[in-house]
Amino acid sequence: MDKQRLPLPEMRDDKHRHKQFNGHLDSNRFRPPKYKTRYTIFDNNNLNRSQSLGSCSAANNSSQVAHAISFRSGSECPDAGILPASPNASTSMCCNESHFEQCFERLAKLGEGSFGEVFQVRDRSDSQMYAVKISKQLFRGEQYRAERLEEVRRYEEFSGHENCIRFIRAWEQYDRLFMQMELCRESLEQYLYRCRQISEERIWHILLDLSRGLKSLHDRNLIHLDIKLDNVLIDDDDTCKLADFGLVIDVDKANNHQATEGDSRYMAPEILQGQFSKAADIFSLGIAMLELACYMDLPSNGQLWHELRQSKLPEEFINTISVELQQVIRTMMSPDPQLRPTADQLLAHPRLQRIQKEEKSMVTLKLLSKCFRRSRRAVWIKICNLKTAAYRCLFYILEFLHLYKPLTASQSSGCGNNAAAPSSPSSSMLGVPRVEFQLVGSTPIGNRDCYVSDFLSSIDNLELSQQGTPTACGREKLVNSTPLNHHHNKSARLRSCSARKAQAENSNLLTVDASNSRANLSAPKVLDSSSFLRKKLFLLDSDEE
Ligand SMILES: Nc1ncnc2c1ncn2[C@@H]1O[C@H](COP(=O)(O)OP(=O)(O)OP(=O)(O)O)[C@@H](O)[C@H]1O
Ligand SMILES: [Mg+2]
Repeated sequence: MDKQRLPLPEMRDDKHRHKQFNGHLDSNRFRPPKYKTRYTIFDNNNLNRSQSLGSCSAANNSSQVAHAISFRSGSECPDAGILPASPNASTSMCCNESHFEQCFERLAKLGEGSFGEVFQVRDRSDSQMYAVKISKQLFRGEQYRAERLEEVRRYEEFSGHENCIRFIRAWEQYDRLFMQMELCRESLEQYLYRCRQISEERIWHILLDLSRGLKSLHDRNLIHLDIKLDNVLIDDDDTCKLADFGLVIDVDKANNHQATEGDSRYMAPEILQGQFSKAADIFSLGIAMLELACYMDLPSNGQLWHELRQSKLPEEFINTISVELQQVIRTMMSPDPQLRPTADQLLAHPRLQRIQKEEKSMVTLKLLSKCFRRSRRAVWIKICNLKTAAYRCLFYILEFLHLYKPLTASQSSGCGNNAAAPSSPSSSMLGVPRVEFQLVGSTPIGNRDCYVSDFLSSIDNLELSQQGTPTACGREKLVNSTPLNHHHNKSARLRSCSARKAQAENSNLLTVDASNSRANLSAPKVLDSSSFLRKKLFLLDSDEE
């Protein structure tokens, strides 16, 4: 879909804080494109229809249908113009639920401004929490509707910036605009009322966040015109984000009569003369910082209002903050817009530069520690492999010296096979005890301690024996002895288990009682493997990364 630009708002009939400037009606206004939805909603019982009396589109059936609103091109975002089907769409259609009610569970009201009410909601499809702003006034005409929809364009434009609110989607239904966005913890105003005293360090961080957000707007030649504590939101990471793009205008295209002033408490003095520039946003940010740093109640008119715009800042307030911060606020609030710093100049302030450097070094530190953890893990794995290789070598040497014989498949298949005594060459070496077990597996890779048993296919594989031990017949007497590859033999397992328990108190290392072996050839030899089994070989790094 082609990106279509709406004309800038000219007229505003909000009675509270927003005034209209030399309103001209543009006859060439066009409706923003409407998009297909996957389903139709027939009526709305939940929104106050009485307000729609006299509305331009009250009789318009298309307003009953939820339409996705997006100014993104199809290539940019293919499903921008499609509303997702709600999880219970089929049942909800017959219940006449609005798209909002079908898709979201309304949990709480987060706030209210001149244009909309904002609710905390849970998305029924993914159970995630979001904020949904619902316009208060019904669309009274094409122009009013176009003005409201312009906010969607701005949200879409700035959604990617980390200091601007993340926008999800918007739709219209029953002559109202619905905007789904990320849920923030609170507004900066709520934060100020909650904390009262905000540390200066935190104020500098907030100034940095907002200067970054403002820079992203000003770099596009857009001005916010409604910078105030209530329009700054704080997310769970304590990052401040610019919100409420309802009054944003394009400096290049807007004439003075097309702009609308924001909250008078934060308004730059030149706005009264109809001068709208980026410097007006800097003034608003400056006075917001004054309010934040000094916990000062800003006047919306009167003598103090004028004094604040003539560089006369009340001493009892301004003296409570450092000279460095005072200077920044004073320059931002200069009566002459030319003397105010730009967003870039603010970001170049030594204090903000220092914070940015600290942030960068923190990021580098995080990256380095991540790299370190990864390489440490790689080294551990290498060591594991080396240990495996070392054990293999050891067993090869033992085998070479006829001290160890690996089990063959037939030997390991069950105890019945063991009844037939193996006729290995070592059987001729009387008196030399042999350790028999199957060495299976290599480096265990997992986030846990590694034991010798990890190198073996099962615990039973480590059961030890002596060459020539009468296995089948002497099994009852054997403790931890020859060959016990009885994976399916429950009784054998139980035995070996109890045997290990019994040996837990015995020696610590793998020992073969060689001295006794000659004398007790017929008797079962006990080879303590318990401690060997339990001996921790190495500890793998538990870090997942
Ligand atoms: N995403 C959000 N997460 C949490 N709270 C929010 C969110 N969006 C808005 N709010 C709360 O709702 C209030 C009103 O929202 P918003 O400023 O967008 O409405 P508005 O009608 O455009 O206001 P204004 O009068 O400033 O034009 C905010 O001040 C804030 O407290
Ligand atoms: Mg607001």
